[in-house]
Amino acid sequence: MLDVASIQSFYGETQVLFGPSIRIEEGEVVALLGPNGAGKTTLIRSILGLTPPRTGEIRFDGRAITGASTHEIARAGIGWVPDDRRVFPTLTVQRNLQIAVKKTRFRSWSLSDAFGIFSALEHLMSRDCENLSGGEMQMVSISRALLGSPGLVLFDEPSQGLAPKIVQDVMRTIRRLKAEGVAALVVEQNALAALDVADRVYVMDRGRIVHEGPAATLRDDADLRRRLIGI
Ligand SMILES: Nc1ncnc2c1ncn2[C@@H]1O[C@H](COP(=O)(O)OP(=O)(O)OP(=O)(O)O)[C@@H](O)[C@H]1O
Repeated sequence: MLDVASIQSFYGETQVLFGPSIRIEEGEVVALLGPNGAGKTTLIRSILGLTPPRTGEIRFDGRAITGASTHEIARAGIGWVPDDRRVFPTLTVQRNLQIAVKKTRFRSWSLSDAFGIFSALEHLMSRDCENLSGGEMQMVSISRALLGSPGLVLFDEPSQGLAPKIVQDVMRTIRRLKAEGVAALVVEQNALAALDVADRVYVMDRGRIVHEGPAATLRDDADLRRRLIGI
């Protein structure tokens, strides 16, 4: 479904990605781990066309999207849950969700489908987003990605700033989306939570992929875990 091949990305003249390659199959959940500054967010930004790679190729759903606009990439069926959630604070939940609705070739999501995933959402519809808690805002952010009818959602630090119980809810949601056929790339500092939910994992360091394999293997091998992700 997603095939990132040897991309090199820069901020100005500073190179941040040195040829990472990753693949995500249909309906697969993939964790992307690594220390601060490894380039995980930049990899997400490169896929979304926000920081387009200078070399290498990104293919999604059978076609090259390298160099396409962020708008076209979203239309192709890639959703995004940014680390700062990026909801419009002065708009209501309902309005934030309405403006996110898109049709793609993937399964279409309606508001009532989103209520099926987040039962509390229905009661928040008339609230302004600036009055929501972190967990509620994350619910809106994930629902907004779903209403764009994605085949793949890129989650950037979805557990950041959330209470442990809410983190579990978010991880359960990612698993639920997988059951609905939506693939996910999950960038996380909370490595154990991500390894629990993921099928496969990539570990990045200094702009390169340094490990790739089943998530359960890394989760259950304490030596490997300490060596690769320091926990
Ligand atoms: N807008 C920018 N301009 C210049 N350099 C940047 C910019 N954004 C990130 N960088 C640099 O690129 C490198 C990779 O950053 P990136 O945010 O992709 O890493 P990360 O793995 O997501 O880390 P974190 O978990 O801290 O977000 C870092 O050295 C960072 O300082």
